[in-house]
Amino acid sequence: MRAYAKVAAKKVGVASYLREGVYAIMGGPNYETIAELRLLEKLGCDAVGMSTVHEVITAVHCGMTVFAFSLITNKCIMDYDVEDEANHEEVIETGKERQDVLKDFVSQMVAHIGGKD
Ligand SMILES: O=P(O)(O)O[C@H]1O[C@H](CO)[C@@H](O)[C@H]1O
Ligand code: HPA
Repeated sequence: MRAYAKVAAKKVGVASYLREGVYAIMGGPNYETIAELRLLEKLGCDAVGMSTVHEVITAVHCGMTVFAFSLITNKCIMDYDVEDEANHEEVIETGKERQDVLKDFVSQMVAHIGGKD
């Protein structure tokens, strides 16, 4: 499915944004502190979220085959001198901006899984 995701991304015009990497989970509900982000970077993490890992663990426990992907909605601010910080509004806004292309991407993946492409 990871290989097909690259094909699907090309079909919906987002191949240039597609990245594979290490996804870390933090408990939330707050966004990470700068110290936490710096630690995650040192550990080799590329992205961080709060829910996907729990969902994948539960799905695998239930015997499901899982393909997980994330829309990266915000940059992690890792500099104490920068005033900016991750915020929920930015995450929602990016999600809205990308919802149509995400729908197309998921449709491509579902069609592939269902053998209809
Ligand atoms: O980034 P993922 O793992 O989807 O999860 C997180 O995204 C939201 C934070 O903006 C939280 O509600 C949490 O579900
Ligand atoms: N950290 C954790 N979870 C998230 C973030 C973030 O910066 N953005 C969206 N979900």
